[in-house]
Amino acid sequence: MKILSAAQTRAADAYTIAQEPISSIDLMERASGAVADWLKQKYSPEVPFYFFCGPGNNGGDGMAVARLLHHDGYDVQVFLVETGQNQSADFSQNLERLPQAIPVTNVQTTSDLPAVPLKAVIVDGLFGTGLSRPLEGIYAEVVEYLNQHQGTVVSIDIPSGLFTDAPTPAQTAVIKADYTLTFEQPKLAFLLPASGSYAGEWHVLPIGLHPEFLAQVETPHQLLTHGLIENVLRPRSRFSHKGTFGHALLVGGSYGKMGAITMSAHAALRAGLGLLTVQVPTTGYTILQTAVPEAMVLTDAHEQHLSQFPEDLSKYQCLGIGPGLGQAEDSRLAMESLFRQKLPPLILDADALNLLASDRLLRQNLPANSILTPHPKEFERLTGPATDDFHRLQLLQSFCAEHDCYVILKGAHTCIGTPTEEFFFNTTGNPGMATGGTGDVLTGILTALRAQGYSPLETCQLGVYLHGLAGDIAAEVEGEASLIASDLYKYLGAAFRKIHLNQK
Ligand SMILES: NC(=O)C1=CN([C@@H]2O[C@H](COP(=O)(O)OP(=O)(O)OC[C@H]3O[C@@H](n4cnc5c(N)ncnc54)[C@H](OP(=O)(O)O)[C@@H]3O)[C@@H](O)[C@H]2O)[C@@H](O)CC1
Ligand SMILES: [K+]
Repeated sequence: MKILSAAQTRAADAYTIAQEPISSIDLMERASGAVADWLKQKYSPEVPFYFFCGPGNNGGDGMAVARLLHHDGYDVQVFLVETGQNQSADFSQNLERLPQAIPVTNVQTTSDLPAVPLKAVIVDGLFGTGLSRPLEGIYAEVVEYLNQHQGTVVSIDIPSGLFTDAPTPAQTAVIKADYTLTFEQPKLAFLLPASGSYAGEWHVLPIGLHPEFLAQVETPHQLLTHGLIENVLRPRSRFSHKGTFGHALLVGGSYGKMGAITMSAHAALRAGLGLLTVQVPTTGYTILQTAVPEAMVLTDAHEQHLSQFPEDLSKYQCLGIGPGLGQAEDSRLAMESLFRQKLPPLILDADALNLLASDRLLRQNLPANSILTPHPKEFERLTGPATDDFHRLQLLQSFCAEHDCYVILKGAHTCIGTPTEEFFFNTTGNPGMATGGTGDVLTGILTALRAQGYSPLETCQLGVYLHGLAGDIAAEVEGEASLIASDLYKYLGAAFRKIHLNQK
């Protein structure tokens, strides 16, 4: 699913109005109807609604929703926060359409604001995608007042004060919504760490924007949806054998960190790999052979950390390096000589990334099409600090372009950066996955998928989606707090099945 900028959203709106054709006020009615339907499904008429409306079309939506709920017997009140200056045409028309029975208050100062009962739902229709500068004066005061409400706050389209596709300056007033009901496409701000929490739980409500426009519009930002993933995952042929599904080599583990490489190995096998070899320091031999009997084990010359790679790498279809690796000087030198050889596709994680960050020569020699899986701190070590989330996306883009590689930047909405300047944001996963070892599991999954012949982009897309989906299934069974990394490969089969089931 494409993620549009504020300007593209306006263009989609205009295109739909001209080509469907539909009048602007009727399109607003359709959008407002979707919001009203969502609210009616969730709340009974006993719940009072307080609508706060700004001067533009977001305020127009707010009044239209208030009217629709009123007609269905809900107790609604409307508070207009605007100066009477730049009202949009559809705002004015919806103001005229408000039934007399709905109380309307003009808010000029904070003394006009109501005491909102705890059980009431506040609907935020102050500003939407037309926000052009940070909120100040009475608007900022109203937002701060509404943010003190202990009950539920629902934002229409986007929390007021939040910029759709640009950094929202710190310390400015932004609604902290419990729910955001956004039109047609999620907004980029919802997917980024600093701004995402303002939106709360967001839902995309389709409002019938013109499919032709949506098909043609070009955007670097996309959402990884179930539909996209269904087309990536290939069924396993009946006449296949273990050679069909690739032979991968995982390298990592060090004294005290054998668990990391063990979990990667389990995950690789659960991700459909044909054959797995794991290389560990000598101290890990018994651990690996016992914990993962399905894997073959090579031992390093060194007892406690990696100091060399196997000479012949030609039999492997993918090489995953990093889980539990440590940052010994021997390991760095081994990677330097490795990068001078002809290599199978690479997945780099954890300390492999830290070694890469500390060694410019290594970065320069990084083989094309490698997949890197940093969390934000590891990413910062590779690229230098980002001033905000949008700057981080720029750094991601330039790093991927410069090194011709794919970077999976881990987070609540993990973002895949590509050398073609496209970004894919993941939609699966949950806070239960913020626990040690989940990254090692991802590395195992990616290594297995790449070895099975998926392209680098397909590997990233399928890998992060499956990893998050396994986490979601695990959270349903185990609960978020009790979720541990090994649950992710325990439920990986269920995640595959969920995609396959939907394929039929
Ligand atoms: N796209 C779609 O598909 C559909 C969209 N719909 C709805 O339309 C919404 C977008 O509407 P919109 O463009 O009228 O923008 P909105 O945010 O309501 O207000 C803009 C006004 O506020 C003003 N203003 C801006 N910043 C300000 C500030 N800091 N402080 C004070 N004023 C400020 C600005 O004036 P100016 O920037 O010129 O000063 C302008 O007058 C969208 O979010 C959705 O809810 C649906 O109804 C139908 C389908
Ligand atoms: K809003």
